[in-house]
Amino acid sequence: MLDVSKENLSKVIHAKDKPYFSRIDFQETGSNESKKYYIGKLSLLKENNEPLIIDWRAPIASTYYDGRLGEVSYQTDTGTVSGELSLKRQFTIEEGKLLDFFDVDITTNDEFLQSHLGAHADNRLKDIVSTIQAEQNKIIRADLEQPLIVQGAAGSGKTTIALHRIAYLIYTYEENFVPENFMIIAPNSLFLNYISGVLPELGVERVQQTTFTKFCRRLLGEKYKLLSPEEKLGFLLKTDADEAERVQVKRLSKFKGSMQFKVVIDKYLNKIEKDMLPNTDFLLEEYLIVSREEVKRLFLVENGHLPLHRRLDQLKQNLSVKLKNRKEELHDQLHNEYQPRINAIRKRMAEVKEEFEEQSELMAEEQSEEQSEEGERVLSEQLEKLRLQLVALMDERDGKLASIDKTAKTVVRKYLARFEKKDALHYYKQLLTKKELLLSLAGDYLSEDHIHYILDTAKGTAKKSTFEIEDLPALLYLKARVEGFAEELTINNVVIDEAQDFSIFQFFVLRYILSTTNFTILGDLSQGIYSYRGVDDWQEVQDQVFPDGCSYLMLRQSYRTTIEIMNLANRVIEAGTQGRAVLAEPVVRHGQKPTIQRYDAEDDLVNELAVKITELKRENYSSIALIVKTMDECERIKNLLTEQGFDNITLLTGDDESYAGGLVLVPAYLAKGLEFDAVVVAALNERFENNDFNAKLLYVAMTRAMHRLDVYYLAGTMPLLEESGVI
Ligand SMILES: Nc1ncnc2c1ncn2[C@@H]1O[C@H](COP(=O)(O)OP(=O)(O)OP(=O)(O)O)[C@@H](O)[C@H]1O
Repeated sequence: MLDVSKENLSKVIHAKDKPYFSRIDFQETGSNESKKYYIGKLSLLKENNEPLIIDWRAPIASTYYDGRLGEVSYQTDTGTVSGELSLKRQFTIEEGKLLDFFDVDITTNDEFLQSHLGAHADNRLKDIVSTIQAEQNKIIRADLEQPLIVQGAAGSGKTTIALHRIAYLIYTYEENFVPENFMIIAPNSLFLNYISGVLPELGVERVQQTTFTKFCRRLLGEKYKLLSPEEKLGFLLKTDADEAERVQVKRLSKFKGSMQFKVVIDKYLNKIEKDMLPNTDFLLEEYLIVSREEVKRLFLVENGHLPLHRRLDQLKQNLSVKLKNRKEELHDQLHNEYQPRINAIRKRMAEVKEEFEEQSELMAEEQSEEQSEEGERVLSEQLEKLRLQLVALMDERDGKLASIDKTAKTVVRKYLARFEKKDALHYYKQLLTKKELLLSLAGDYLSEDHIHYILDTAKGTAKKSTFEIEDLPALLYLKARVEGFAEELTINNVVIDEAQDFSIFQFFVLRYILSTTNFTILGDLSQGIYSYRGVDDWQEVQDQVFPDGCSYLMLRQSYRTTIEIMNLANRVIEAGTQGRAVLAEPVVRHGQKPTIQRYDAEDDLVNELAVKITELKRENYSSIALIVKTMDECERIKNLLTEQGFDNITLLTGDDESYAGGLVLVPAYLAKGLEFDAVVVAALNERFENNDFNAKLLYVAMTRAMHRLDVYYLAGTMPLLEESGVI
């Protein structure tokens, strides 16, 4: 209790500077009194237990986010409550001082939202409890009966909402979930750091936050190396990469993330389990304990739900129990077999003695001493012979019993040793390196050409236990089905951000190993720069991963960027995807028009770039990003700018845990999910071709900007903008 009180006290102290952000006046239908409710980040009761401040996650607070003034309703545990909302007032409070307030009228609450969006970005995402919009509120409070997929435009608040949803679920279902059971999966450590402040700010600690590769490392152990996914992306993005190879790489990446590959692994597992079975009965010496048919049934059917290695443990128990019972039977059987013969000898001994005694009595007087001595000698000889027979018989029996006991001690172990027990990694390596095996299992889905490509590349990778991210779903699935995991997985609620980069098999395997459908999946197909491995269509995820039902919601409104920037980005994605992309609708916030500058000489471009950066710094933007296509290009520009006197540019690589704001240089694929006050996109060497892939990449880069966007390119590097008519 003391701990809980301490935690509560520290939360209250933290909230003191800004205890609430809005007030609603609500009169429940049937009541004649309108009540005032102050809404804040945490609830506070008066001494008489009347609420002083209610938590933003409380059921009634939903009317603040959802409802216009007038007739409204909200859901509680026990049903729907309706009533009249007569006031929605928003407060700006800083450090305990009321700075301003707005009353939200019937039409809009944009003014308050505007003042929040206009603020400058630091290097961390923030909470938005006071300005959550109705369409976002719907996602945050979506019920848990079905998994939820959210397709949301760039800047629509997906990441922010994901975090608010976790806070909401923990508050609302506190009896079902503890924070430790939640897991957020995000693309990289930099991103995790970027979002790490929001949950504590919302009063939630201890939620697991990881990336898919880290989660795999935790479950699969250290026995493999992983190639950086950026290396492959880098190859695919390279202007001068071999086109035939590019096609192969894409085709195989897609295949490894598909449910077809899962079917291949299932077939493989069937083969593995059948091959594991020995072709012999389980015997104890010459006695049958369990027939091979029964062993097969135990292994494949009765324990079929367990991972193979656990089935062996279970089979060991099954066989041991059967062995113990059979051993007892055999003991009884041998006793029963020998006992009549033993009894017969014993009886014969007694008879011999009796006969001798009778005769001795009859002839007692007639016999001489010599004769009677002779009689006794014959008797003891006879008895000794019988005793020896008896001992031999008992020894024979005991020998057999001892031999059975001795053999029984090792027979289970020896039998189980006939099952070939290999780990998941071994099996996966075999699959990628053995031609016959791969052909027999995947021949229906892959051409011989593709199979040869896999075998060729596996020589330098899989054979040496080096894999790529596309291999992880299969490895995880094999591990789950072959070995099982060392730790018990207690995660029962999963939030996946930037989910457009996930493959179907990846979603499937998470669902499979965690045995839950409590998934909130958020992504934007227009930002699918890893689309060679990621999903193309959310419907596939609904159909193949959650066939029992899945909710799907869309967010079109974008809050990050100005209208001017969003319009330009929309034209890029529209042109590159031939109009297939769902366009973002910016909230009404104007800013400076983005510029696009073309240069014929590299020197001129770099000089102007330097001027632009200096200007942005002077305008006091706290976060400025220079975004380019590849890591090579980053390094090149860094050198050129260093020559211009910029020696404090931070180059972001995938491994960064954090960055301190200021000026950063980053390849577009790593900037995904982040945001900056000002973005400068530059292209010196790497061309943005006029295709879907490049359009997505440029779209990601452009939509990172909150207030300013400028594009600098060298003649010839922007077919995407020039050929598609964007400029
Ligand atoms: N209701 C809101 N009120 C105030 N700010 C908001 C609101 N919704 C989103 N934002 C702001 O919009 C920006 C974008 O949000 P976020 O990064 O969560 O979007 P996203 O959909 O994940 O973007 P992307 O897919 O481009 O990475 C953030 O600065 C966030 O604070």
